[in-house]
Amino acid sequence: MSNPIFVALDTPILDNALELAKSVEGHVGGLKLGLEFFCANGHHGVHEIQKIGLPIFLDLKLHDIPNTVAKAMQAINVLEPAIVTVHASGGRAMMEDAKAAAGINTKVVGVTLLTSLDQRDMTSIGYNGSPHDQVERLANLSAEAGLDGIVCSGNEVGAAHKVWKDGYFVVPGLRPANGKAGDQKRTVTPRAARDDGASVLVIGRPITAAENPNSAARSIEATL
Ligand SMILES: O=C(O)c1cc(=O)[nH]c(=O)n1[C@@H]1O[C@H](COP(=O)(O)O)[C@@H](O)[C@H]1O
Repeated sequence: MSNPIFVALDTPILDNALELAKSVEGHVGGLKLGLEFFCANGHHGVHEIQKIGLPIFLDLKLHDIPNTVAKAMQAINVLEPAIVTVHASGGRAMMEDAKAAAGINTKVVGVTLLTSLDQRDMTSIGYNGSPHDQVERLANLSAEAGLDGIVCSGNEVGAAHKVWKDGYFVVPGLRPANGKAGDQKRTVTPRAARDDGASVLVIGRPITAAENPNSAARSIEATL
């Protein structure tokens, strides 16, 4: 099985992202570039990171009216990302149009409930039910809309897998045992997420903020 770890290169500085990516080469299966990197470096930055030769997960979390999201998707097709995120709460039509606009080799996945939110946050933004209910509801909607999979926390990935057998499951909010949670509220270990059916393990600070990112990546890899 190929390495499921995608390291989140969460920095606006291209040279830092390149250095980090090179330091963990061989111990991760892919590279995730998010909003802070893309806003600062755009297509040029993605092309530079692509030279390393690993699959690119472009985490832009698109969330707008269907026409705008579809046009944004068309504008990034030239980058041929392996994975792109949209917010599942943008609705079925938005997700259908996003998938229709994406390149044939790009997996489009719907973010269900951010891993930085817990039950209390859900209530404050008007969502009913538990994180499990929300993830299941949006997993079903993402499947109906023709997406490839979802993003959810490791707490829900097992249940989501049961309702969507051949879905593609991206799981962030991962922390090694005793790791600092930071702003993440629904965390599990990388191993637990993998055992529950995660297809991709998104790991940022436990690797990138470590004194030695290479040995952090290696020790997480060894737990899988
Ligand atoms: O779509 C994501 O990747 C994502 C969704 C989510 O619910 N939670 C979440 O943390 N992420 C991303 O996963 C990464 C987690 O980083 P760390 O908390 O540093 O491991 C960040 O790049 C987030 O943008």
